[in-house]
Amino acid sequence: MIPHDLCTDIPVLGKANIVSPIKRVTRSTQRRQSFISDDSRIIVDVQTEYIQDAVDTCQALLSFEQAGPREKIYFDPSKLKCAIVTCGGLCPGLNDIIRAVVLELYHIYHVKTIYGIRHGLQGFIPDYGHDILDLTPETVAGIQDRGGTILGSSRGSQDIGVVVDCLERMSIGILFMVGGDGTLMASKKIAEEIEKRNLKISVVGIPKTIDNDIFLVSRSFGFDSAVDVATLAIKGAHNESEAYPNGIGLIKLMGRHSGFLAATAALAQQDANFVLIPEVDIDLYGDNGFLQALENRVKTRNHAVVIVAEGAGQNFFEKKEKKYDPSGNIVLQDIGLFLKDKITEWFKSKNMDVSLKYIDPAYIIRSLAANANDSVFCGLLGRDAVHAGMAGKTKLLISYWNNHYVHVPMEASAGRQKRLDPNGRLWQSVLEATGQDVYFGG
Ligand SMILES: Nc1ncnc2c1ncn2[C@@H]1O[C@H](COP(=O)(O)OP(=O)(O)OP(=O)(O)O)[C@@H](O)[C@H]1O
Ligand SMILES: O=P(O)(O)OC[C@H]1O[C@](O)(CO)[C@@H](O)[C@@H]1O
Ligand SMILES: [Mg+2]
Repeated sequence: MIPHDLCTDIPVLGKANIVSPIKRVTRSTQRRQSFISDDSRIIVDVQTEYIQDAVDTCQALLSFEQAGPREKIYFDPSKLKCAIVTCGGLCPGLNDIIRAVVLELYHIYHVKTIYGIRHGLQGFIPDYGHDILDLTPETVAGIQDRGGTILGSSRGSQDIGVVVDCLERMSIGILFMVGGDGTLMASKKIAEEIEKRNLKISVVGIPKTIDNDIFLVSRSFGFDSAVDVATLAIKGAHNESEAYPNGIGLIKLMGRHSGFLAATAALAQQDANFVLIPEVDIDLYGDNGFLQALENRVKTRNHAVVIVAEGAGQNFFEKKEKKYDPSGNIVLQDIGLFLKDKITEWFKSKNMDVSLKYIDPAYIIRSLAANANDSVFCGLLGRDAVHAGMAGKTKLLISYWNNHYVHVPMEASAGRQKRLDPNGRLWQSVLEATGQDVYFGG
């Protein structure tokens, strides 16, 4: 359940009193989509028990502002300068987002000055010496066909004050920040510093991650494409495992703290017999352990496919001093290679010949271009990000929630995480599709 006291108000820079240049007609003419009013809201939790509880305890339902074009905007397009930056790990669709933002600003709002900040937050810091790109319809032409990000990315903390100095120096009105949970935290801090300095700069976040683990975002762009490519790895592992006596295909998929990618890919390509995710701890050894279960499966069916999410099984490792990457993310122990070794050892100790094939498609998955579904999604997210910024809204991210595009305050999402619910539909479906429980404890 979502907490009832969550703040869903979106901060604004000031009154929006400029007539939007978008040519939209009212719904009554039935010709084109109308403008979205700030009063149009999407209920946060639609489950009846929640609704009853909210009405009983608060006499009110939590709702998010619906995203989309506003009739009145805050910024004068002829004077506005915008910037866009991509941070953190790569993700399919980054270039689609950049293109959508640029084309919407340029063609629909007639904003002609759009800067591309290079290599994430580093691009704001003069000491790094990164150049600034001028983004126009010409410079973003065709970029959606390429993976990665034309702007580049980086990890590592940067001085928020220096970032805001740069925004001031460049006279930026809207900053679009595309990234994961870390970027969201950085965006929130940048927006707070802007507030402190009483500047009129809007910060709009567009959540990206193949892990799909951002709080209050039901689907992040890139996830669908990642699932698509992951299914190829599963197909390959299945073919390999079936082809040889006692064949085992072991696939490691990304997912630092969440198993959404591993679980969803397993459902998309139902060849996996075991899925191991960070949210569900298992034992390695013993009658109820994973290795015994794998042996049971191989003995029964002569082959097995195992998917392991990178954050799974961290309890298998000896406690060592924790290591962090430059952004402060925990550096995980390599569960894929660890399992590969343990599986080999286990079957050797049993004098059982197995043919183990290990597949790690991690960077292939996240660095490719978006699939068609994600490209459509990115186009819609990018356009809504522009509408929100033009209306003078700030400190928000564009989210997909309950089948609608909505504005979520950074305050509400940053610092919290979305995790797969082991009692929820997704995980229960994985258990049914793999039948993995059957092999444990036998
Ligand atoms: N708490 C924080 N305060 C300020 N900046 C932060 C914070 N957390 C992360 N950042 C900055 O945001 C940028 C992106 O963060 P990070 O590398 O964690 O990637 P991310 O956005 O979480 O994406 P992903 O998780 O998908 O890789 C980095 O430059 C990082 O230093
Ligand atoms: O190798 P890197 O760039 O540190 O990133 C790895 C992490 O980034 C992600 O791909 C998210 O962007 C995670 O799935 C993964 O844990
Ligand atoms: Mg992150």
